[in-house]
Amino acid sequence: MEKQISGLAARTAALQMLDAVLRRGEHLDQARHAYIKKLNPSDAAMAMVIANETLRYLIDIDALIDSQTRNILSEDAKVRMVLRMSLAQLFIMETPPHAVISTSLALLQGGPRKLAHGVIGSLLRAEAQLPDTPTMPPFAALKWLKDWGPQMVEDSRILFATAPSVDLCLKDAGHLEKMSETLAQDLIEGVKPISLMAGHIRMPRGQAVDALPGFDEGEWWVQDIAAQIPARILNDLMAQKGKDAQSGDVLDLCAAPGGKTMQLCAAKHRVTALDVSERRARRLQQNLDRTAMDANIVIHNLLKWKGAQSYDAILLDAPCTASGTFRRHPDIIQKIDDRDIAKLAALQSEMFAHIAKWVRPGGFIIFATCSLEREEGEDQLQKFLSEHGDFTAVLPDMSAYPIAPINGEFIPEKGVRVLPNNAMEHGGMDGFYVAAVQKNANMK
Ligand SMILES: C[S@@+](CC[C@H](N)C(=O)[O-])C[C@H]1O[C@@H](n2cnc3c(N)ncnc32)[C@H](O)[C@@H]1O
Repeated sequence: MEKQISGLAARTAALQMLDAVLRRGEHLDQARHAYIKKLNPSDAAMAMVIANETLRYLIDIDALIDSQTRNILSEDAKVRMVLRMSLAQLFIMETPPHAVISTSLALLQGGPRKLAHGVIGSLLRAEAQLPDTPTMPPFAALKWLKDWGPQMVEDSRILFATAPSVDLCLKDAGHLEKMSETLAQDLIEGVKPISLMAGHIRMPRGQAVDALPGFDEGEWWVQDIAAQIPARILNDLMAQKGKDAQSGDVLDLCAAPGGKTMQLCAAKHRVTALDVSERRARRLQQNLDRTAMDANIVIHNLLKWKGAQSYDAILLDAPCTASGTFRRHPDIIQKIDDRDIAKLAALQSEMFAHIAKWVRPGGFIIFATCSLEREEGEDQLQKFLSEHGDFTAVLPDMSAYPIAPINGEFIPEKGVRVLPNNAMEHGGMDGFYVAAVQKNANMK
């Protein structure tokens, strides 16, 4: 009988994903593989929107639920999970109430349907609303307030209300003008793509990416502008070093699904791309195939890999909390805590130190994380420099990058801190941290 209720498959998958994230502590990105793979594309997309919007407004949704129940429902009770997603559909996605109520009650078969129906009904009668911008989870909000100040937290809250725009990275930066014009033809009149950096195009939100011109031809790939910065720093440092270094032996570590690998290949380096995950490495290969570029792909744990030679430059895009991607992954900052940060920071230090021996004298290591936590950024560079007297912090000319330095100027020993409210007037960007070090030329 349940199968006959339209839209139930998407809601069932959304509930399973929320349960995996909020009760079992999994990442939505991982949970999604298990629960949406059997759905048709439109149900899969709907399940993802419900899960993401529920997580984005979780604190405000819980406050509405708690305002209607005599006893506070337990955090991981099924009825709370179902109510959470019901309110996201009603008050954010503006799904018609009958569709929300019928599917929600079906999910609660044999459970407290009357309670759920009562809560939804009384919130609808009271014309309840969610705030325009979601309340930030307290752990992240307090930590960011201390590290980056009130403006960053306020702007992050505004950015948190919506999914980010789609950024493209062009294979050939020289095609920027022509590609922008071609892409503009597909948009409604008056809406234009913008470019904030060489080779970068930002599309208006809500574009179906693989239908855009140039996708099949491999002219571009999707990559947040902040995520384009690390490989661009590597390419700029190599280019500044001189003609011979413009194309070098480059090792891309933690490379899949390959956004940065493609930037390095497009700059004509000889690239070895390593990742521990076979599944993600397959996506890297598909991305290279689509863009008609080539890299030597290695599937290995970098800490155990014996195949390293010596390289002109290494890019380490280390595993991290990914708190800088909070807009596209709203589950991350609902769950992040000091223990996660410390565990990943320890792994990053181990990786950064482990690869130092693989760089040629005069060569570079670029260390990057998509995290807003100092432990995974500034502190990593300090630790590396204090333990490696044979390396010096460096940066290329940063004047053409769309980011403002934190204290008025870029200082190599501090690295590059990318805050989400850079280019705020154009919709902001992911949070990131990038540092570059160079092995002293007379060192072996
Ligand atoms: C932030 S993602 C990389 C994104 C990628 N650089 C890009 O631009 O598309 C981190 C990657 O690190 C990989 N990884 C985690 N631990 C690793 C290890 N010990 N050795 C190699 N790769 C690892 C993960 O499989 C994951 O693909």
